Amino acid sequence: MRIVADENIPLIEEFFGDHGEIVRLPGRQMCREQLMQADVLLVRSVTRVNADLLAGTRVKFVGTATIGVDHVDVDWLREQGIGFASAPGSNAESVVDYVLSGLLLMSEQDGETLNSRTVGIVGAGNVGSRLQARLEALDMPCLICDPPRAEAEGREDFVDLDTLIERADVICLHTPLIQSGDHATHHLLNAERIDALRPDQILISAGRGECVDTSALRRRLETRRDLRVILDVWEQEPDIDEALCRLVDIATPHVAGYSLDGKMLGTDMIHEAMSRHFGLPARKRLGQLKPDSWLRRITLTGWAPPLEALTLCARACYDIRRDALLLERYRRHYGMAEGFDRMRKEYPPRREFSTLRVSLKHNAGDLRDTIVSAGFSLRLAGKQG
Ligand SMILES: NC(=O)c1ccc[n+]([C@@H]2O[C@H](COP(=O)([O-])OP(=O)(O)OC[C@H]3O[C@@H](n4cnc5c(N)ncnc54)[C@H](O)[C@@H]3O)[C@@H](O)[C@H]2O)c1
Ligand SMILES: O=C(O)[C@H](O)[C@H](O)COP(=O)(O)O
Repeated sequence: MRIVADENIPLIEEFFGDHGEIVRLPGRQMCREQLMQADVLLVRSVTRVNADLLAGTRVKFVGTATIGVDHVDVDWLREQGIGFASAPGSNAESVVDYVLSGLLLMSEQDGETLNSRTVGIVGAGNVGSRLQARLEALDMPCLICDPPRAEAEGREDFVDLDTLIERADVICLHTPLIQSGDHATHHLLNAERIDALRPDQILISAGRGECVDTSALRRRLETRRDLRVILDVWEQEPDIDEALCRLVDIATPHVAGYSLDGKMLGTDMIHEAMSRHFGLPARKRLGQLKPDSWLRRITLTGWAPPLEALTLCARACYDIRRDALLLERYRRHYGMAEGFDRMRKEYPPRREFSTLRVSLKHNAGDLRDTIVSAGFSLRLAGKQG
């Protein structure tokens, strides 16, 4: 079996090496000629998988080690009888860590507590629902906008987007890119809605860049720099709008889901799906292959204000400012487009909050509750947490 894989998928040899020959290629440059002898194609979001890429090849299974599937013509694959699997939820926790890191930064800059802000979540799927759970556990009130779910589940507690924009202090976008239909998300945040954003509102976009009208957001920030914006996803990646990149508070190159844990789980999930598709035994276990985190425990020897303790532990695990500074360095060195892709390819190891065990000497209820609510593992003095 010949397996062609995006070079940015981790643990490819470990999971797929027993099944055949592996050819690793840069995802954005993959072309049909490279796939003529391939049986399996494993991609990430930067490879457009459609008839142009696969017609005439003998590819029988496609896996995308990502949550989003807007880069795949799923209907065409089905019509051709080609197996397909994505990795739903694989890096959802990683995105939640990213958003929480951003919210902690904004709270520190404003001298505000976390729960002084209402967070509006647009798209309450694997990412958005986990984000809601974690934020509500931290006593942050959430508004949810997810019309497909509202209709399917009869959710009276969900709100429409314009109500959310009116009432929320923070707007988090976690919708997939849907080009058409009743709930299309292309430019969901259009010029009208961007102009309706209130001064001091915070916009965090970590779904797909095309869900936000780039030109309208750039114009808003050029004329009224009164919004706080954290952008992880952009239109026309990797050749993103540099003017907008300079105008936002935090600019990162589509790495909210780039924890090692999330990426490795994605590989595990598509390996499981490919094995099932071909009736092969899936003997590999991620637990055996996942490296230990180099920061496995923090011990708080005394009581600390919960928000301070949370910020310290979060930053030890992942500081969103690191990625913003890195992107600027890569941009200066390689230019925007190449710098964007190189940083993603060379992304420094980042582990999810759940891999960090926080030891507490004092079983202070509020501190303990905050640490657990934020997603860290807990160990109480003298007990296994
Ligand atoms: N920045 C990153 O690194 C990163 C990481 C993971 C996922 N993503 C993106 O985030 C998206 C969401 O991830 P997920 O795992 O939650 O996907 P999901 O499919 O589990 O959830 C998406 C949710 O959006 C809802 N939705 C669809 N149309 C909507 C609309 N018009 N308005 C509001 N909600 C709408 C759906 O009903 C669903 O509940 C993915 O499709 C992917 O594109 C980005
Ligand atoms: O859809 C996803 O899983 C995320 O957007 C993920 O971060 C995509 O990463 P990429 O495939 O572009 O490396």
